[in-house]
Amino acid sequence: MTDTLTLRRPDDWHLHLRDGAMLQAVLPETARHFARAIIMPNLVPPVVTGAQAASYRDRILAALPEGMSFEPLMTLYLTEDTDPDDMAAAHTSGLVKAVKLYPAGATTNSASGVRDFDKVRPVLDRMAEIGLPLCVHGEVTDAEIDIFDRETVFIDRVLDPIRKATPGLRVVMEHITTRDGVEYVRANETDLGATITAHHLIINRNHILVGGIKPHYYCLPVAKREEHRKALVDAATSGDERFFLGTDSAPHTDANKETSCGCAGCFTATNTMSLVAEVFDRAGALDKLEGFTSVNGPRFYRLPVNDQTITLQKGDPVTYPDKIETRDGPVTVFDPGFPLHWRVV
Ligand SMILES: NC(=O)N[C@@H](CC(=O)O)C(=O)O
Ligand SMILES: [Zn+2]
Ligand SMILES: [Zn+2]
Repeated sequence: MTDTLTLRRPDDWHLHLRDGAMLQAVLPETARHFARAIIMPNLVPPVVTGAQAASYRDRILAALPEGMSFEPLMTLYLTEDTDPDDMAAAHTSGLVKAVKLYPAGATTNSASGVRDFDKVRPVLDRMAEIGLPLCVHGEVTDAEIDIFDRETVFIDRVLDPIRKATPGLRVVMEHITTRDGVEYVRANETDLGATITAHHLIINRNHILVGGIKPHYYCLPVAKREEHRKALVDAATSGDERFFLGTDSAPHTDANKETSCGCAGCFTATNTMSLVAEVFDRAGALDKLEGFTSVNGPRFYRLPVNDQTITLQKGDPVTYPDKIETRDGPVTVFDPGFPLHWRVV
């Protein structure tokens, strides 16, 4: 039985660090294990311009504790007013690694996102030309579409038409939650990848709703049926290079989660590697873990893999805090509901 695993240091290809007090509190949780992360730009106001991305990057680096190393990979928040030249310049300078598409109203802080996809056509064409990836929150927002169908409908109505109209556009479907998402990625040989979160490998919709409503399992896209969770585990553990880890660790204070209209987001930064290792171990796929956490992502983003390594050891159940404290209030750490045995040493 393997009980020690050495992996290239992992990266997180979808992370929310927020700003201010929250940034200060959550950044070490990620930097402890991860070398780099794609930093989501859904601040209020959002990170739209190259100058805003540069200043956010500076704030992140200023919040990094002494002795920790971490590279934030910055993204721009796509709006109908995004300037293609400013975007291209931010890419050429090496500052920005991706642009994030939020359909307006789809998720936390997405009000400035895109309503009319034709309006962003020149930006998308330019991205295809310069090889700048588009990260997509793939859910339609139409009131008449059931929330559990919003990802699948988005693929047919929005994503596939955009990809057909923009040859060469490199797309990451963020935090996929359905078999349909997995199948769409598998059916496309080039220019398409997907991130999968730790929590969507673990919970299905029952976790949110059975035995009382569990606000800390509520995130967007919302967890689906068990058959979809299984399809995600199958994709993540298959060794297919198009799937990689993006935690979507999305901190909200307990006060903002445990209320009559709670925010969407699971906070997993603290225990991600233990969560994911447990899932891969249960699937008999520990040999595929490094690809998922440390190799497939850099390959898609055309960045070098990390030279450093981390070591995981299997043993007695891992202990981690229930909550982390922030100056804005406590943030609950994702609880998988079962013991985790792999610790990062
Ligand atoms: N995933 C979430 O439920 N929430 C994210 C936004 C997002 O990634 O959609 C957040 O910023 O809180
Ligand atoms: Zn999202
Ligand atoms: Zn997210």
